[in-house]
Amino acid sequence: MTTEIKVDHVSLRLGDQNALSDLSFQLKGDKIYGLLGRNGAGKTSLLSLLASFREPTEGTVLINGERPFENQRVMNNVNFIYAKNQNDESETVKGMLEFAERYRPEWDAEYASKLVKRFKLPMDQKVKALSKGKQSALDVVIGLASRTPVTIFDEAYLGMDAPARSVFYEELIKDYAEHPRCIILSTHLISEVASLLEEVVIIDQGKLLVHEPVDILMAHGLSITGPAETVNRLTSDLRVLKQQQLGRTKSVMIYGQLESLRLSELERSGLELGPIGLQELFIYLTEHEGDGE
Ligand SMILES: Nc1ncnc2c1ncn2[C@@H]1O[C@H](COP(=O)(O)OP(=O)(O)OP(=O)(O)O)[C@@H](O)[C@H]1O
Repeated sequence: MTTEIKVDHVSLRLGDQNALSDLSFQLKGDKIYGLLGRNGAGKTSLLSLLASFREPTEGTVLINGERPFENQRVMNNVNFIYAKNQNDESETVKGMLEFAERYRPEWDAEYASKLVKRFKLPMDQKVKALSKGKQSALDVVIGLASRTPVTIFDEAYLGMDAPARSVFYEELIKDYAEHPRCIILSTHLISEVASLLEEVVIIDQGKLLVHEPVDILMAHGLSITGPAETVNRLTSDLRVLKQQQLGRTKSVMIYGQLESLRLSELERSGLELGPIGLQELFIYLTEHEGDGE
């Protein structure tokens, strides 16, 4: 069964903060989703609702039609991998893998051993004695080998160095192709994961900002460079995310759906058009007045 996640008018109050405010979107089908947002945007708060850790203050979260909170059936199908303090974890790597095997029905022991070798994890070492990067790698091994229908990685691979993260991305895409499931990656390393993502949800200050397939989102971003007067004349009615001027040359980043006629007009006018990377788009879309002051 493919997964359907429905977040319907969800708000979450934590202490005196509105961590999430009237958030609504649906994730339909087994895909690799990216959940993006600035620090404090509400990503972990949202994921904690999907993972049954909390209940929304208002609204409903449904995973395949069921509310996750205190629901064992849903909890068995959701694996929330997040960076946690494991300094007191006296279990060994082997023990942690055996534990995961007992509780995850889709566990693939052979795949887990292969991953343990790829990440060079010492099986008999206590988790608390592992480096931060190796602790993260162990989390990633458990997340991948569990093959849980909904697998959430919330910055779980943050402690891993660049070569280890690259092994993670490689394994994730390969294993997902062979065993499609709903994978949610919440990360600040946007450039690194951009090519893995099929759909992106961006939240900003607890509210939904964007929910689009990556190709559509990217097609909406365009950089336009040329003589300042021409750029000004032809972009005055467009949503400009960012502009820069050097002498008489101006460069603007715009966001929106442009008709092909409009695009050819821009090209005919001698302006240089180019794509905007996902990370840049994210930065401009989530920029607020006063940022960087
Ligand atoms: N236990 C808590 N009590 C009170 N407020 C909280 C609690 N946990 C989170 N918050 C607040 O809720 C908001 C959302 O936090 P959250 O951790 O979900 O953001 P995030 O997008 O995951 O951020 P980051 O990228 O920095 O990890 C923030 O304003 C945060 O201060």
